[in-house]
Amino acid sequence: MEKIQIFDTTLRDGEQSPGASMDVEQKLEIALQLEQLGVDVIESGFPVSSPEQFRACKLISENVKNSTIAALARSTEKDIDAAADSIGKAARSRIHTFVSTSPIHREFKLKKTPQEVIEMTRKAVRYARNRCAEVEFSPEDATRTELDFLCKVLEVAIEEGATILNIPDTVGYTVPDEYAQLITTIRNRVPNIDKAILSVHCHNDLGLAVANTISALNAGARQAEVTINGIGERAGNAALEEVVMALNVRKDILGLETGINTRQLYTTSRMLSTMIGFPIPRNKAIVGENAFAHESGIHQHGMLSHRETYEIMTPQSVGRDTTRIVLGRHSGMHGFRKRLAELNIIINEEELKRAYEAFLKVADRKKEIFDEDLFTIVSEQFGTTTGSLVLEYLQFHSGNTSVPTATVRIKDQQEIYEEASTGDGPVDAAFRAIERALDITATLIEYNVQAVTPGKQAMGETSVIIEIDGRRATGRGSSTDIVEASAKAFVNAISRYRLLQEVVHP
Ligand SMILES: CC(=O)SCCNC(=O)CCNC(=O)[C@H](O)C(C)(C)COP(=O)(O)OP(=O)(O)OC[C@H]1O[C@@H](n2cnc3c(N)ncnc32)[C@H](O)[C@@H]1OP(=O)(O)O
Ligand SMILES: CC(C)C(=O)C(=O)O
Repeated sequence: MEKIQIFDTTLRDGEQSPGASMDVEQKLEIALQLEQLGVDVIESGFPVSSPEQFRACKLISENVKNSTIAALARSTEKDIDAAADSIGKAARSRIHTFVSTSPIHREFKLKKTPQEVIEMTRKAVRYARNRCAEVEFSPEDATRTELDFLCKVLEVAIEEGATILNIPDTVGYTVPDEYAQLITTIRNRVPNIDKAILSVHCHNDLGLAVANTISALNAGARQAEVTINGIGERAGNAALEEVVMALNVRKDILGLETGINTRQLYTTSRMLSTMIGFPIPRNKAIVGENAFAHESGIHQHGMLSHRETYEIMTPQSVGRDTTRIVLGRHSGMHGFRKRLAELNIIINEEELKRAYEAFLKVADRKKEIFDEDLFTIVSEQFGTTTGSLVLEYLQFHSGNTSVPTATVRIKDQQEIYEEASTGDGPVDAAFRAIERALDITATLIEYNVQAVTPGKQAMGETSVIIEIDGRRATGRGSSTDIVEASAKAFVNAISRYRLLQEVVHP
């Protein structure tokens, strides 16, 4: 196995995605998580660009101990000084400097001749090398650069002391075979290439960033520049979690490994997604909601017979709980039977067939069938009573000089239950009134309230766990009024308890 260095640029290229900006403390939090993940190099930012960027790079350098800290710089002394000054305190630091090399960038962006670009490269790498022991150089837009010229620029960068040469596919233009060929050619043509490590940095404009990265690593590149969740300019960069798991799962043919603790992948992905407010698509590889979920009957049957029929890695290997067998309109009898058994709903084969038919009717109308739906389906078929409870009416009164009081009206398919009670506060009064109305005593085991929408009119969501006669049930309720949300959650939990009583064997 040969080792691939993982260079994470979430905090630099990733942060360049519109909407992904993080403040200094957030960047530090991500950097510390990247260190936990086992990333070899953390590109902490582009320090010349603002005082806050500079501060973030500095703070990260002072706090991260086990990863090299890199900072980006154009080929100017001012940028290189900012990079060197910001990361100087890191245990291991690296200046990453770059110059555009492609004709279109040279002519229209830099307005420089090829010879001038070579001189910019020479001076920048030399200057950076005087300020930092480790220098990485990137010829920006390498994949649209004339091959001879590209090789010349790389040769000069190595002469001046760059030990990591990055070959960026800046605009996501290349395809896997072409990119592998480019890496092979550079390895064969640049005379001093043995003094440097080749790195790859792929953008996803054609959805090929991960494929191109793997192809280049297979051709001899030994550093991959990647971001968590694939965030980055435009369509993003190659996703760290996808590259790492591709190398891991296919080590049989690639013979490459990384130092990443793959069990930290999911946590890292969720942390970033929540922090910057970029939701992860359900079908995203490795970390998406559906990556280890199976709804179709044939797949569920296969999975229940042998996990590897439809999964090439375990959810645990990337830090997730378990495979999910999701019930929906595509599910078959095997998956349905298994879920009922897991819920302790024991019915005979004849009843199972009837329940499955009822399930399919609901599944045709509903995207996903939750456990609660299963209880309802089965209890409607074989239960004896009542259906779900609904809180129809809630009135409460409280204040700092009066005794909190609540009145409730609850109904099921057969009856209406009404009662009133006092309590230690409005929520307690509502819970006691509900218990009285339903003639039940429930112990409140857990009670959580959270705002699910922002602002003064926020929707509050309440969840409770109650215990009745040694059996627990959960309930949820939401409303702009927190007492109402709580009462709904309590009624919902009692309702689930009643369904459980009807269909679950002790
Ligand atoms: C491919 C990449 O991802 S490269 C990284 C891109 N990231 C960013 O740009 C984010 C941070 N950038 C910034 O904060 C700002 O753009 C700064 C501070 C770097 C520069 O800001 P400004 O001085 O106002 O210049 P502006 O961004 O408008 O234009 C870029 C300038 O850099 C020059 N430039 C671009 N790349 C390089 C380079 N590698 N070396 C030297 N100069 C360069 C351009 O020619 C242009 O020069 P000009 O001002 O003389 O015309
Ligand atoms: C600075 C370089 C590596 C870059 O981000 C790119 O070319 O995409």
